[in-house]
Amino acid sequence: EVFTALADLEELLDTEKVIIDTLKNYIKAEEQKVELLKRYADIYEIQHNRATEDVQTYVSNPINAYTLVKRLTTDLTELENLMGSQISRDYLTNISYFKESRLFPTDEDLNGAAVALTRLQDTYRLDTSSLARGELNGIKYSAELTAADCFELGRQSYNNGDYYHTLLWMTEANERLRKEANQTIHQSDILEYLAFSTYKQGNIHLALDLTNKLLEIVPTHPRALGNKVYYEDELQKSISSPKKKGDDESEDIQQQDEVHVPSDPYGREHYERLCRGEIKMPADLEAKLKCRYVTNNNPFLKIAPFKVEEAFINPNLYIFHDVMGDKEIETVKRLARPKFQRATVQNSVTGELEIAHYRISKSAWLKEHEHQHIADIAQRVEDMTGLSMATAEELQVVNYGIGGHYEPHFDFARKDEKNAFKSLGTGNRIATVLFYMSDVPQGGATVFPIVGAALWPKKGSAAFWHNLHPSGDGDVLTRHAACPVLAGSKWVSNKWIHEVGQEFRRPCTLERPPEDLRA
Ligand SMILES: O=C(O)CCC(=O)C(=O)O
Ligand SMILES: [Fe+2]
Repeated sequence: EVFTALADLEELLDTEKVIIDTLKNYIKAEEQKVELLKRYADIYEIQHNRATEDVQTYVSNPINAYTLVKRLTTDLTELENLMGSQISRDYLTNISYFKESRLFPTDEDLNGAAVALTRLQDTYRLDTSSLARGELNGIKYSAELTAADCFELGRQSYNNGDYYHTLLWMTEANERLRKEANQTIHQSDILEYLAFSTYKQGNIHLALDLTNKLLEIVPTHPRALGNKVYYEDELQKSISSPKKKGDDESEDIQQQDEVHVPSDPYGREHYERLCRGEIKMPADLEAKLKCRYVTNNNPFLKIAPFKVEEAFINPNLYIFHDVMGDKEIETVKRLARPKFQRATVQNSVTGELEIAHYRISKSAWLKEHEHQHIADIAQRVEDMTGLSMATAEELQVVNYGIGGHYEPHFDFARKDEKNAFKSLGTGNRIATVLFYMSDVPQGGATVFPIVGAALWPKKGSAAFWHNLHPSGDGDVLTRHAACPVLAGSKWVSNKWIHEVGQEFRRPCTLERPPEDLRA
């Protein structure tokens, strides 16, 4: 579960430091052992050479006779003990202590991190070679990947049955390997994955070529020999009964890339374009948007009114600027860290909270009595929105790690959903206030795919919208998502405000919106 939040990755670096020290100490101990063995060998050799100069004289000397025998008895036993000593044992124990701790990554984490990287690759259309050079959208952030690193990404994709990414990363591994002075992986390993995933993607010809190349390097490779026969057979069959056009999966994939599919607002393509910032707001709408100072008739706000920006109309999305201070942000982060759990979502059938791949982040809940800052934030939300906090949920704090995201969803519970709010007696989630507690260098927008709106995180600001129509029906246009974080760490906290208690502040109406706008 380490990969879901950057906060945990920071702690992992501390663990890694201890492991590096352990490794260095172990190497030192092994070096001392080898030094000692060298000294023994030298002494043996000197004595031995002296003896062989004049064997007769040497052995006839009783002292020499004694030392020769001693060298081959007690000295040798000591030597044997030294050679066989398990210096590594203590150091290994030290390492396994860390491996057993809660905060040590597992193979599952490695898989999660690899999947996150391929998700980013797709969402932000990142080219494999640039990624391998440590670049994100032309900006170099990290060290380059070795051929072995790329190979591992390919292998993880392969294990997930994702042959498309296997091909991308194995091809990159092969490219990188050609330039490596100290090769980090065997080409035959790469070729094996490359050949098989090429076959899986429907290109038997190329799969056969790659297998032949593998057999040039390792002529007795058992799997390659078997596959070669199999591919040749398949090709033979396809010659005698040619496939219909369109059967070839690799062709399909290429076609998808070329044909421009108009965006379906519910589709993946549209969502990803919004995340990439490719969908601009219509100019006539942009012209209508205003910025205001808001006092909400609150005497305190006359002195320091809120700076509110309209970010979208229908649904009305607002951005409040500078509504959470750096000190408050630090408090919220500090209190949340030890409570972080992998974020959950409510199963709409059972009503149970569960972990889902479409929401990857860590979250924690903070109560007002935990710190004055948390109480202040709740009061501020009341002042900002004019809504009562009496039935609001606690402050939810969320940290998104590598590729962390939350796919399109509604914050309110739909009519057909089994929901926990009913038993709370607080009504549905009438409105959301989402505080951005960090800047995000790349990615991480909050997007509303149905209407094509995108809000970009800015530290200290907050987004606000109503989830329900005044009639109490859910507003389908508020469907929104947190795009995957491409660079940086994204911290948000949110306050979900409920219906009960708002009767006089946001009176409900009998008038209902058209059927297709309610949920
Ligand atoms: O993090 C974001 O940008 C949105 C989060 C969100 O929609 C949620 O937590 O319900
Ligand atoms: Fe949400």
